[in-house]
Amino acid sequence: MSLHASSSSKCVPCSGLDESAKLSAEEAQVELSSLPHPSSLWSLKESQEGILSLSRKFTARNFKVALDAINEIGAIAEKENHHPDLHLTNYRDVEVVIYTHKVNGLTQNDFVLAAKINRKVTIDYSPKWLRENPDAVSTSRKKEESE
Ligand SMILES: C[C@H](O)[C@H](O)[C@H]1CNC2=NC(N)=NC(=O)C2=N1
Repeated sequence: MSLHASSSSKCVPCSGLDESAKLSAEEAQVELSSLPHPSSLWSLKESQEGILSLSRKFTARNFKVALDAINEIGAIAEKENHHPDLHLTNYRDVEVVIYTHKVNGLTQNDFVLAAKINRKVTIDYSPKWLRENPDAVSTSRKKEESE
C-alpha cells in the first residue's frame, strides 16, 4: 500500500528531507495513480526549471466558494505543515500546486497532502465544470448538480 493510502499518514517535516526523498517522474506517476479516488483530478506538471509538481484545477460555483475552498485546503496544509501554492487564476478558477520546496520536486509528503485534500474537501463546483469533469462528482458538495 502506498504511504498516502493509509489514513494515518502524516507529512514528515520537510526540513529533515534531503534529495534521497525526491521521487523520479516514473515514481511520481505510480504514486499519482494510487491516490484515493478520484486520482484523475491531479496531474503531474513540470516547470521550465524542471521542477515536478502535482496540480489540480477546478472552477467553483462562484468567487466565495472558490475562496472558501482555498481556506479549507489552507487549513489542512497548516495542520500538516506542508503548503501548496494556491492560485485564484480567475474569479472562481482555482489551481492547487503541490511540491516540496526543500528538494525542488515531489516527495511522499506531496501525495499525502493531495490524498487528504481528495478525502476531506468537498467543493460546490460550477455545474458546467462538473458536467465536463464527471470524475469530480465524489468531491462535489452538491452531488445532485451533476445530473
Ligand atoms: C520548517 C518547515 O517544516 C518547512 O519550512 C516546510 C513548511 N512547508 C513546506 N511546504 C512545502 N510545500 N514544501 C516545503 O519544503 C515546506 N517546508
